[in-house]
Amino acid sequence: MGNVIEVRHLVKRYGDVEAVADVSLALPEGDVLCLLGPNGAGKSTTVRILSTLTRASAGSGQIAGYDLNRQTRQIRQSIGYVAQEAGTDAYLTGRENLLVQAAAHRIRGRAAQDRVAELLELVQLEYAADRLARTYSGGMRRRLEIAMGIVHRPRLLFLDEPTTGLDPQARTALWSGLAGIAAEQQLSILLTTHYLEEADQLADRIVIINGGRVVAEGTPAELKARVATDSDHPAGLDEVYQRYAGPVEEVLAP
Ligand SMILES: Nc1ncnc2c1ncn2[C@@H]1O[C@H](COP(=O)(O)OP(=O)(O)OP(=O)(O)O)[C@@H](O)[C@H]1O
Repeated sequence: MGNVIEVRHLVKRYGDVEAVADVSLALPEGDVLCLLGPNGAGKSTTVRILSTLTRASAGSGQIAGYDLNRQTRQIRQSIGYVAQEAGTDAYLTGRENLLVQAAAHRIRGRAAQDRVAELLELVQLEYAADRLARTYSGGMRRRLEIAMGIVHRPRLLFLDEPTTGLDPQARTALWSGLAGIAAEQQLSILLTTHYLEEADQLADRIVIINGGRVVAEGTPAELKARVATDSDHPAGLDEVYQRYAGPVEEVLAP
């Protein structure tokens, strides 16, 4: 299996601001990669470049086997993207939201009905499928947004801070849900988060970004072993974060 993301030396400048200074990363097919880093580190900008929402000022690579700089249309068909402020229509039901999304991907009729039913089951919203989205809790809305992001069966899903704003219980439920969705749909996932516990639970690989640069990269176990001072006592992810990205107070406590 190859890498579903492989990018080198990405840079993004906005005038004098270098939002991304040097980011290289790889995501093996089927894995979950967590991007960690303080506010303003360049996480969202990196995700926006990888998902073709914005063009890199420099750098190159492949997403789902397509050239990042030249094959944006093919990349868009192969990925899903759930933004921080993703949009569900509050005045449509969960099912209707999904059907609208299916139509946007030219999935119609029976195929759309079937796919939507499958997704409602996958994100455990069957019981609320025909209620208006405005009656959903934060966690339910997040699950609906994730389902909307994968209507077209992408190989790769980007999630920008999927659990920000959720209460701890809803957050934990979403973590186990996401792991199941990734396995069942054969999805690779790249997500940004401020929660170290989220990265610890979900990530096969962690990339820490600070000041627009990758400052540490590895599996959670590798990173913990790297900062451990005593080989009998592996470090926690908070110590890893502190070493590479600064005070943990900047990331949200679980
Ligand atoms: N469109 C833009 N124009 C100018 N500067 C921008 C723009 N987008 C991002 N930046 C700047 O680039 C830097 C990186 O921003 P980015 O949103 O990628 O960080 P982040 O790591 O996602 O932060 P957060 O955790 O707060 O979401 C910040 O200094 C930000 O102000």
